[in-house]
Amino acid sequence: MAFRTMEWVTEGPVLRLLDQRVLPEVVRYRDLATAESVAGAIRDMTVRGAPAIGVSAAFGLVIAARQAGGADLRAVLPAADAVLRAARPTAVNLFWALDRMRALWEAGADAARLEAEALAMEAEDVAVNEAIAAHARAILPQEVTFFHHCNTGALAAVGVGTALGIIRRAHEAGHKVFAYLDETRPRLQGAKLSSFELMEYGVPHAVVVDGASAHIMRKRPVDIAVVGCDRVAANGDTANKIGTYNLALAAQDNGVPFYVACPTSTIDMGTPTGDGIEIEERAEEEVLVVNGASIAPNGARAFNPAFDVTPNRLIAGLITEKGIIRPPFDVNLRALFGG
Ligand SMILES: CSC[C@@H](O)[C@@H](O)C(=O)COP(=O)(O)O
Repeated sequence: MAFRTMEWVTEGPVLRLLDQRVLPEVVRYRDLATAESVAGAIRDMTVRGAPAIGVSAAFGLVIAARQAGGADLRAVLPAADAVLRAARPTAVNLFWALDRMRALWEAGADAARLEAEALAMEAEDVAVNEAIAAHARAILPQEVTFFHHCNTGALAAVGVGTALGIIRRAHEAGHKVFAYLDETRPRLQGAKLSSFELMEYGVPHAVVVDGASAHIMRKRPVDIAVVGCDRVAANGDTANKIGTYNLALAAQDNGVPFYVACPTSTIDMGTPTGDGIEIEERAEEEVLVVNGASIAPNGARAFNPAFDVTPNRLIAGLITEKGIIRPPFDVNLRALFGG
């Protein structure tokens, strides 16, 4: 692979992040040397995608721990923990990763132990991504046309990613693959990032405007819609990039099975339904300005929710590293988590 989403440089220590704000035109990296700058890079979307955000935050905390000198980490880390938690609200992986680190530092772990934990999370993500892709193979025909939203590939994770990882691995395993990629307004993760990845892997695809999905599913054969997610509630309602709900509705109306691919770390059993998921609202400029050019009249206002919630009734299954979870999600997720 010609790019690497993140790299931990222990000698710094720094977290080296591929700057996803300037892809695909420019491939450049940023070295972050403080927990605050890692939080800033999550907020400004230098790094994005739920699994990548979680692992980045864990490394941000390690940086703070390493810089603490001999100080008691229980006194030093709450500030770094708070700044990282405040970076973005919707992807539960951020909180999952920081909770996992906090359990250690509250119990007296030192910086070396925290670094080992962050590195373990990084390695786990690679394995989890592969397991998701392997489970998905069981439901894919030999010749398969996908619909996909946002970017859920290697740029959004440490390994091959979730939904886009399924598409990539199916292609590599010899399936005859074609993928329609929603461009994913306003930040165009589909056009800029998913297309960049699939070009890299040689996977045939077409970028389409977000509003085209229902029409395409009606007029052309589409076998499966598969997306990633930022948080799954205990009843299976799923938050993902804005426009996912529309895609799920289009899929249902056209008899296309709609799947959500995610690590189990994205399932939030503490949130009973999708109504409890906080939806990030981002700057109006993301809607009004595209690649530096204004696309609306001077003074026009915008509203920019970054995610939506797809109701569980529209979802055929959750493709996780532990297998495919089917409806009824409340019952089957409780069983999965031993509740
Ligand atoms: C494997 S990534 C899953 C999700 O995080 C992805 O679908 C998504 O919505 C990303 O949103 P982003 O705002 O780009 O962080």
